Formats: sequence, structure tokens, C-alpha cells
Amino acid sequence: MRRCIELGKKGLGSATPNPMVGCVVVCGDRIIGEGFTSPYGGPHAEVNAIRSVKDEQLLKKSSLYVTLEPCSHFGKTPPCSDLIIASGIPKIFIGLQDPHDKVAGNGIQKLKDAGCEVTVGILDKECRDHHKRFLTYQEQKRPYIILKWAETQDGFIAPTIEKRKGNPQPFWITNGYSKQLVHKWRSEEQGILVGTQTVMDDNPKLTVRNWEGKSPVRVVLDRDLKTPQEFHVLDGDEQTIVLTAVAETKKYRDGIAYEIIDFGQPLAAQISAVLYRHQITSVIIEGGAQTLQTFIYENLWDEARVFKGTIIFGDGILAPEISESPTKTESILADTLSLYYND
Ligand SMILES: NC(=O)C1=CN([C@@H]2O[C@H](COP(=O)(O)OP(=O)(O)OC[C@H]3O[C@@H](n4cnc5c(N)ncnc54)[C@H](OP(=O)(O)O)[C@@H]3O)[C@@H](O)[C@H]2O)C=CC1
Ligand SMILES: Nc1c(N[C@@H]2O[C@H](COP(=O)(O)O)[C@@H](O)[C@H]2O)[nH]c(=O)[nH]c1=O
Ligand SMILES: [Zn+2]
Repeated sequence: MRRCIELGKKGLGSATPNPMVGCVVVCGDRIIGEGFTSPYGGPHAEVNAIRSVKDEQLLKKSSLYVTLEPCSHFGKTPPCSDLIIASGIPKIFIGLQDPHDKVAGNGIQKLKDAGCEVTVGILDKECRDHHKRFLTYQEQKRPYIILKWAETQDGFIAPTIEKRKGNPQPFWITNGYSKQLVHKWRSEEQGILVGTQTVMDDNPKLTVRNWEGKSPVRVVLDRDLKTPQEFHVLDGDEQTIVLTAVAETKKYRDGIAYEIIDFGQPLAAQISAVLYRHQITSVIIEGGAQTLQTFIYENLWDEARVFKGTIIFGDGILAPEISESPTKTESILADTLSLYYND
């Protein structure tokens, strides 16, 4: 199962909104087939693992290990449980039952009804952690939420307006390696969200540039639609959702999705609901302080990844505050990265 989890990670950022499942076929003490979920719409892990077995005769005396219950329904592909049954594999070891409405035990039942010996709950905790995005989306009907920011030694995320000289670009706190890591993180999530003031002050691109992979869907708050037309987030280069209070569609730009939210009501829950509707299973929230703090107040976050750089601002916008202690702290050259989990 550990190997299944390792394989499943290869689908991070590409399988979604499908879960990034990993699967191996074992005959005796040898792995004879391996697979992981193909990019969305393609074959599932079990199909790839079974197809990778060279000698099909061995399947009848093999076991199949898979991180999540095999599907039992026709989605973009036929049910994996049917393929497993047809392949004649007699023993199936499953990490977790799939909470998806259309599966939820039906895949396990189908396998048992066909005479397979099925064991569920192998490395349950590790599989839950591996499938955290998918499980949060299915069970809580919201994306997996990662908060991320960079603060100075003295706890600021932005300098004073005077220090910026009205120049809309990010004011950098962290080093190049930390920046590259952030681009890797962006490639792993389906959405990236920033607040209105961040767009106005930074004119951010919010794309994956220093890493391989797909850029996430950009999501920006813009109550009054004040973002200048020439700003990067409106360039249409990446899928973008603007969360606004403006209902006049003539103010909307082609190629951008607009969603109305009520800025007088708690925002984090509304934003989560919009992202859920757009099938965004995970989001990284890159600031600013007010936006991050909103998710902290509403207790709608799963992880926080906080960089501390070496510079000092003396004044400016204070970083958000989290009451938990970090689970892990590591150095990225002179920057410190602290990881928090909202358990
Ligand atoms: N170091 C870092 O990691 C980062 C630093 N930054 C810096 O942070 C600064 C911006 O931070 P900050 O001023 O906190 O702004 P935000 O980017 O969080 O945007 C806040 C604005 O969004 C709108 N808004 C309304 N209601 C809410 C709500 N409940 N939650 C969030 N936003 C709401 C408001 O605009 P309106 O009144 O128009 O509705 C509000 O002024 C920038 O200078 C940027 O450079 C930004 C990101 C990361
Ligand atoms: N200043 C700062 C960060 N700023 C974040 O990065 C965004 C810019 O993204 P892009 O335009 O794609 O490069 C910016 O708007 C803000 O959300 N991030 C960090 O890791 N370290 C930093 O010191
Ligand atoms: Zn399947």
C-alpha cells in the first residue's frame, strides 16, 4: 500500500477532480503491475495497473492493492470493479472506502458479490492523508484549503504604501528557492485565491512559472470591479473567476467567469461554496492579510504554510495570526517555513 501511495502522488495536480489513486498488482512476492490515475478523463489507476501486467495468466493468482475503493459506476470511464472482476484477480486490498455518492461501498459490494476476497482499511490513516483533497471535497462539500503567506522577521506581510511608491508589483520577502517551492505548490492545487488589495498593490500573475505543471484557476475578490483592465489577472491567459457584488453583466469581460457573492455576509463559506460548484477540489490562498484572516476567523482552512524571511519592514500590514503551533518547521536557506494543520 505504501507503494500505491507513492504511485498515486504522480497524479497530484493532474488527476483532479478525480482522486489521485495508486494501485499495484502483486503475484507471490513480486509486483507485476503498477498504475496511477491518468489526467482527468483518462483511465483510472486500477485500469493502468492491470493493463501494465505483461503475463495476463498471472492475474488469476494475484492480489490487487489500491488506495481507494474501485469505482462501480460509469463516469468518464467504465467501472474499475468490473475490470477487476473480469481480470480474475481473487484478492483485493483497499485503503479506504470511497465517500463519493455514486460509489460509497458499491464497488466493494460488487467485488464481494463476484466472489473476490476484499480487505478494507489498509494503511487507513496514510491513505486518508494522501486523499485529503478528494475526501474534503466529497465529505465537506468544499475544497481543501491551504493558506500561504510570507512575513518579515518583524511579522509584516507588506510594507507601508509610501515604501511601495505606487508601483504595482509584489514586494518580495522570501528567497528564490522559497519562490520556486511556491510555484511547485501552485502546480499541485486546482485554485489560487487572492484578495482585492493584493491585486491592486501587486498586479500578480498567480501562474506556475518556476516549475512544471498546469497553472491553477485564478480566483480574485473584486467587490466593485475596480481591477484595471490591463492587469494580469484579467488577461484571460488562465481560467479566472472574479468574485464580485456587481450584477451588471455589461461590466464583465469575455473569457472571465463572474460569481456574485454577498460581501455583507461571512465570505469564506460563500467562496468555498462557489469553488465547490466549479469542481475546484483544492485552493491555495496567497493573501493578503484580510483575506487569509477571514478564512482563519471562519475556521475554514486545512493547512497553513508560512515563510519567515530575513528582512525587516518596521511598519506595514501585519501578518495573519494562527493560534495553533506549527507541526513542522524547516529552513530554506535563510528563510524559515512553518507548516500548520487545522486538525
Ligand atoms: N507577503 C505575502 O505573502 C503577501 C503579501 N501581500 C500584500 O498584502 C497587501 C494586501 O493585504 P490586505 O490589505 O490585507 O488585502 P487583501 O488582499 O486581503 O484584500 C482585502 C480587500 O478585499 C475586500 N474584502 C472585503 N471583505 C473582505 C473580507 N471579508 N475578506 C477579505 N477581503 C475582503 C476589501 O476590498 P473592497 O473594500 O474593495 O471590497 C478589502 O479591502 C498587499 O500590499 C500585498 O502586497 C499579499 C499577499 C501575500
Ligand atoms: N511577497 C511575497 C509573496 N507574495 C505573493 O505572491 C504573489 C505574486 O505572484 P506572481 O505575480 O505570480 O509572482 C503576490 O501577489 C502575493 O500573493 N509570496 C512569497 O512567497 N514571498 C513573498 O515575499
Ligand atoms: Zn475507477
